[in-house]
Amino acid sequence: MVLCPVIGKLQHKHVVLASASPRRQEILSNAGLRFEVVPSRFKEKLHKASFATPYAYAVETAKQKALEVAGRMHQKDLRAPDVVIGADTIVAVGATILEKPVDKQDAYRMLSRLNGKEHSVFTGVAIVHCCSKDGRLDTEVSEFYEETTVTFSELSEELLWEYINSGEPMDKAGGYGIQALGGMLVENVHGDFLNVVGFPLNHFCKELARLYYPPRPEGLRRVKHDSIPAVDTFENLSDTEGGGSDPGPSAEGGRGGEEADGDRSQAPGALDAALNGAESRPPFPTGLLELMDGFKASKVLFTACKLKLFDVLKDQGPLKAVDVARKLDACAGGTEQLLDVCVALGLLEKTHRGYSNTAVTTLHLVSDAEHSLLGLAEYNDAHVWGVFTRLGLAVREGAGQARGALGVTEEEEHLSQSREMTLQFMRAMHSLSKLTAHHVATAFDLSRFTSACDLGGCTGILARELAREYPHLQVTVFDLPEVIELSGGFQRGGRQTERIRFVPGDFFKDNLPEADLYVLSRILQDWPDDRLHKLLSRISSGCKPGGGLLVAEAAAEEEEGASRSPRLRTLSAGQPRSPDEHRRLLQRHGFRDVRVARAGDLLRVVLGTRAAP
Ligand SMILES: Cc1cn([C@@H]2O[C@H](COP(=O)(O)OP(=O)(O)OP(=O)(O)O)[C@@H](O)[C@H]2O)c(=O)[nH]c1=O
Repeated sequence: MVLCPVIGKLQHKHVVLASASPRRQEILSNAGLRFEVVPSRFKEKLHKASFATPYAYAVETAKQKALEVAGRMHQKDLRAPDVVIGADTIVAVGATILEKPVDKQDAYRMLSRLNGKEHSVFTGVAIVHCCSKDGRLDTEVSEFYEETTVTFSELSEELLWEYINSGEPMDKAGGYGIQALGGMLVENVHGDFLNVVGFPLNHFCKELARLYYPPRPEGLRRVKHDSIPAVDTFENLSDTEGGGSDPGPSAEGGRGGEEADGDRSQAPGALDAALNGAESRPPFPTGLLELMDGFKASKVLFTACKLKLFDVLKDQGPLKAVDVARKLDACAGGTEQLLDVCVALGLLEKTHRGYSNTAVTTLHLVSDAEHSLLGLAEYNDAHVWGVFTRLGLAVREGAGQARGALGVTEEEEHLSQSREMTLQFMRAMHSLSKLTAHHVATAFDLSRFTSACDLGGCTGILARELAREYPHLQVTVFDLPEVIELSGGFQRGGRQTERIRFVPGDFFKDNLPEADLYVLSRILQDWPDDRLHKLLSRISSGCKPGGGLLVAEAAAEEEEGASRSPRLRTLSAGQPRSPDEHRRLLQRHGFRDVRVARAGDLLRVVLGTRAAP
């Protein structure tokens, strides 16, 4: 019996579990999944400090494990499996990540840290859909994580050593196995138990449901009450409900169908209900109403950022509304309203002690946070907001040379040359690149290259990540003189900096610095076709045979899960390209062996090798 119908969707696919963990194998086969086991050879060696959170590390490791197996199987017989599943379980005590102990002393150190306290267990999971076409491997990665909190009892030294000497801790994250003897150490578990054991089965089924069952239009959503109602997202998943044939994985988020209308056309009282007019009542348009208010939510966020509200609360919170108003030098009533709206938007928490930042706000909306997105908020508020106010006019009248509906006006062109505007743009790019650079730098193994040139590399965030990942790589950041001049203010030193140099120039006019690998990250989409081909042909002529071109661009929406931002961006830039369009683009400019991979949630990365002319 297959309880989760979506597991049945994988029945006729070649599924590979890229894991040696016997626990994962057991959990998945108990769930009725048929799969081959090919343990991954990916070494768990990612640089932990470069991840903003422990779970980001687990997710990336899971992804690399699965991609390694997909790549190896494809290389071996030029056929990849349909789906490869990778997972990584870690134990986190605050920001410290514990993996499997290397010896007994290490196990002792780990268990002592967990003793009498609460910790989190994260499992990152990657589901890689593979496709081999003309000898090339294409992959689409969906990834997620699950957190469970576990509390250990106060344990004596003697008991810890007895447990260690049982041998159980050695192949387990954090040095314990909750499913066996280790269960005796545990006082409390909050969350999915199987997630601690090594695989979050429930979340996995929901993720498959999201991938394989795209939401149907609002009006068509109905719940079949004879399907399995135990888990919310599973409710509308029977095959007949899905409309017959296998829709295949969909990147659209899909939680639809759970509301209370029911399938009245099949229910005994259907005719009565129809006569009463209940059937003609449309479903409540919650999503649409939220969309209508979307601009207000953005403006609240921008305003709070501009007022430095999150900085004040970070340093001095929790604070009452009057105290926040005093610190911001603002009106008490207005401040309280803003604070309450921020609470409703999930940006703040409110307790009897006052208002404080939420975890995501602390990570991303505080000025000095490593992964602060304040620069992006500032740029969107100061520039993009204004551009979008004339969308109607731009659609009616066209936008000159621009590829998107919203071209740049002369006034904006002029303004964009101002120092303040350049700085604002750089701050936005800087904060966005911090989120994406690691994914771009590690989407492919670039260790064969000894020099790289990041064209339009702005403040050098990607350059720094490349230098950190590849200890033998020299990296040049090439950008306009005014950008290079201002980039100094963004540098923070660090061991890699001596391998990075900044060179001013215009990639449409000046000689490109020599390099084995050229990098274009989020550049191509901003240019109309003629400019783009000019740039690519300049790179192609500068690139020696065997050299590489790495392009990172926004992935098209249909590959994008729930994110709408690339599609919205088409209004001010151009359409995101498909993997095939990217491949053809690079081939047209003399690059061969073009490979495509996803780099995190936002970007797709393409790597081509310059063929001999
Ligand atoms: C906390 C806890 C962990 N584990 C096991 O810890 C390993 C984690 O290591 P991993 O690196 O994620 O996996 P692996 O075993 O090295 O396999 P692989 O996927 O090939 O890397 C996995 O085994 C899990 O079950 C338990 O069995 N019980 C528990 O309570």
